[in-house]
Amino acid sequence: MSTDTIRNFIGGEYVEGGMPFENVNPVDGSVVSKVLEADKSLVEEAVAAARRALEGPWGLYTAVQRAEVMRRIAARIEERAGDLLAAEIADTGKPLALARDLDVSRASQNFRAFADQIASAGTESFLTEFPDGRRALNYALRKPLGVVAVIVPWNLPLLLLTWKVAPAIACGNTVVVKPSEETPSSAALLGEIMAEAGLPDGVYNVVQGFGPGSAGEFLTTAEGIDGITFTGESGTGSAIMRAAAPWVRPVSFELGGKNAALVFADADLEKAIAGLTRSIFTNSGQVCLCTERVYIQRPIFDEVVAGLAEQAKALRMGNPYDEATTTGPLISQKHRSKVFSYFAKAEAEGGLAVVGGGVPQMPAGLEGGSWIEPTLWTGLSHDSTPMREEIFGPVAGLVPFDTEEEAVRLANDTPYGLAASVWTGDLERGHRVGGRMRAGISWVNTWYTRDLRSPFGGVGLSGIGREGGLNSFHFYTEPTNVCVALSNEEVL
Ligand SMILES: NC(=O)C1=CN([C@@H]2O[C@H](COP(=O)(O)OP(=O)(O)OC[C@H]3O[C@@H](n4cnc5c(N)ncnc54)[C@H](O)[C@@H]3O)[C@@H](O)[C@H]2O)C=CC1
Ligand SMILES: O=C(O)/C=C/C=C(\O)C(=O)O
Repeated sequence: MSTDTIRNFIGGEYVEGGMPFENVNPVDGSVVSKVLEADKSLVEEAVAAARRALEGPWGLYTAVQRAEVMRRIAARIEERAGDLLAAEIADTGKPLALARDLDVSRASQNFRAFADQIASAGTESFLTEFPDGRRALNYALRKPLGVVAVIVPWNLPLLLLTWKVAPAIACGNTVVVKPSEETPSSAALLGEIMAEAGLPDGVYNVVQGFGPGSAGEFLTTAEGIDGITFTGESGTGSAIMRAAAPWVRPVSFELGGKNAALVFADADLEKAIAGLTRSIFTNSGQVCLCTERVYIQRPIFDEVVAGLAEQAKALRMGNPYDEATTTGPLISQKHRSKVFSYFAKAEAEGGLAVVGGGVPQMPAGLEGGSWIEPTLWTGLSHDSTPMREEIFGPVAGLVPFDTEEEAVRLANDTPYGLAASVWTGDLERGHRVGGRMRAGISWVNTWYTRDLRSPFGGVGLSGIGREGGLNSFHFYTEPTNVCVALSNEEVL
């Protein structure tokens, strides 16, 4: 694959056509590549290629054969990890260790996990019995949804894409993927990897471009799309839902968050501070699961604030390939302006930046990047704008609380409901409070510990449905329930 010009990947090959736009490296503002934006006809071509593959060779593969291809894809991802890392780092600027240990490593894990699951998946069945002795057998046949549109954001491009593509193809679907305009490279490269692993042409297609009035909207409204899976901002989820409404297309959405952490006075503070530091600053705060609100029990408030500030000061921004670098830039200048606008709002609403609060002075060569300082505020009220709106940067507000009841109320007082974390030395409290979080994912004394078999998603503005394990299989398949009479008389 040429890395100078990124083409759309349709029917097993990179195709010409589309207006070029620039892919910018957020580390220094340089242009990484030219990307060809898919117009309506290219998107329709991709959907048609996906349909042909579904009705052609891919539709004939057994579950075990699909699992075998998926294991080859996982192995090929590992063999080509260097190329995927280079693509991911050039697009996002994230540190090498993070891209290696999280993004690329999870890409192969996603394929292996769903290969294992599909190879052993069963379906539900019920023996239906009546008092007069008549009996019937009900069993569900799970069939692929069909052609699935996969729309993903820029923060964990390859991880999130494969998290959806792997279960979709495990279930026998074909996909048309629309990566973010900010991060086109790894999705494009994956096309080559899929072909090398022997995935039939047309099962995996990629259309490049933007959202409204571009490839994203053309895809959600294309004839022949049977379902849409999306990760990104809540407002975008709502726009996609409206676009899908005329066809009543099934949707699975994992959207924004305003995640809370609750730190109780009985917590192991060293572990809590280390965990909170990860939860606030991983990927420069650009993970939907990151914590932006930290509620700390009053007796330990000053100690936790001091500990977090010390950890934040120790973070090192810089070249992603430098081993000392812990923290990359934000994805773009546009996103930096958005995050930076909250610095002014925080100040205006009584916030004090105990660390950060500005744009760092970067060394020669990196001044053109979209850098921002890791920032922690005290003094903000629970109702202030920076404590209510998703910022999606390396920032958090630190607020004291007195009682468990108050902490639960504050954490749950948000229209979002994606993730929460509870830090306590009292396991009974951990179970109790963890279970009371109005969130799809509630961690106790840990953060971002993932089991790919468990339900993943959010409530409220944070999404619709769950993916992960059987939840993914349920979204990516349609059941046909077959009911067979087991007695001579008709079963009523
Ligand atoms: N996982 C999360 O919760 C994420 C949240 N965000 C938040 O969203 C804000 C906006 O960032 P964006 O990159 O613009 O996120 P976005 O949610 O608008 O974009 C995500 C994907 O959706 C596509 N898209 C946008 N509008 C669409 C439409 N009408 N129809 C079909 N596809 C569409 C985009 O091209 C991209 O591939 C960020 O500042 C951040 O706060 C961004 C990325 C991930
Ligand atoms: O680990 C995962 O499967 C996903 C993590 C993060 C997101 O979904 C996100 O940042 O949007």
